Amino acid sequence: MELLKVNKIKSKVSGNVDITGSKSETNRLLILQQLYPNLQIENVSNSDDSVLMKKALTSTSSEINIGHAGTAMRFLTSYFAVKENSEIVLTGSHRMKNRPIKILVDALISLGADIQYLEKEGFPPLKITGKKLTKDFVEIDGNVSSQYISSLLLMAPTLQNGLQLKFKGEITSVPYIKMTLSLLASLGIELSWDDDSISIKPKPIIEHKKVVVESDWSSASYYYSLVALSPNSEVKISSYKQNSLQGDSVLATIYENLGVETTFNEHTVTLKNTGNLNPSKLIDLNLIGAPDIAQTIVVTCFGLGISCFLTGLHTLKIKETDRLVALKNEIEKLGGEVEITNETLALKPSTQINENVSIATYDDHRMAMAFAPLATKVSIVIEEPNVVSKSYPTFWEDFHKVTL
Ligand SMILES: O=C(O)C1=C[C@@H](OP(=O)(O)O)[C@@H](O)[C@H](O)C1
Ligand SMILES: C=C(OP(=O)(O)O)C(=O)O
Repeated sequence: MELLKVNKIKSKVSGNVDITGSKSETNRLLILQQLYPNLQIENVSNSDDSVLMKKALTSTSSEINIGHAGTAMRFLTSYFAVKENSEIVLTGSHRMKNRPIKILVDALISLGADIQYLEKEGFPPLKITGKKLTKDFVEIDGNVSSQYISSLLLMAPTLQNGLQLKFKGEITSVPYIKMTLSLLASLGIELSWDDDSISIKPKPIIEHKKVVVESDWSSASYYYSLVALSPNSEVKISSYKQNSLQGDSVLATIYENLGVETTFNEHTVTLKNTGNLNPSKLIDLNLIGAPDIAQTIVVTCFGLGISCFLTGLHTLKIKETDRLVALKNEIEKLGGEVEITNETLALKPSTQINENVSIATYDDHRMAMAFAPLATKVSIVIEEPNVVSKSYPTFWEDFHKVTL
């Protein structure tokens, strides 16, 4: 096993970091670029998930392995289902074969698609035979993953009659659906969202369009945590927009209560430790719209010795690992106390952090990156540190740049 010892940070945390493009925006735009070759994309993410997505879209092989990339698995399922004269097997890592996809496959089959399960019913790998789909209405459960909905929305304008999607139940991770719709709208695709249904009008071709991907806000979360845990620190990150398409930009508001001030200047964001900790406002933070920053927030609160109660976390169980269990295991090794249910996490305040604990990362990039900022308090060991490449390949270089 590879181990990375991260020594206790002695210097003041400061410096500038240029963060790669959002993997969520990139993976949507890569699909859209394949459907609309007039689309030009800049500041593309260098994450493994985006590299895998790009390779999959240009692959001539009959089997595509998308590793751990959830968005690639889900978005490509619809993409290949409507790609006429194609026949491929879409598979992934061991974990991917245990991440559910039935809701999306059922929706596509109800539209007329030809998709078969090759191993377990409801899970990858899938055999997809591309077909022209002529139906234009589908009902879908919105409570398990918004990626199923984004997947259908991305290919919807290429259907001859467009698509109307009706949701059953509560919708999870809504900002990601809004991101998909904003990107479609930016290409001139007509759409509407009324209560429980989204309609997308057909659009066979678009005018030439350049889209610059904003840097990744989920990746920015680790700098918010570092700054919150390090008195007098200041880090500048780029390139960001004040009106972001990414729901994780809510970090700026959340971390105000954790003593971090956010200032936008052109495309650079300055994160400054103000020393004004306001933990009382954190209790009952509902992260249903921003599940990927849950790990970061829990570790920041633990490092600050304060409690937190997070809700809206039901999707964490089906991500790269069961993130609720992973968080509980690792925080408890460090001496903290965590209680979890299927959708909530409660952290008790703690006065001490155990030193030199080896943090397991469970093939989950966010476990490695979320625990790294604890080095502001104690030396820590991160197991399999290279997992970070799933979303942020240069994480350790950038982390050392601002902490050495
Ligand atoms: O559409 C997207 O780009 C994503 C949606 C979210 O997933 P869920 O909708 O499954 O919560 C998020 O956790 C994931 O990292 C990226
Ligand atoms: C959940 C994540 O990704 P995905 O679902 O795309 O694998 C993530 O990046 O935290």
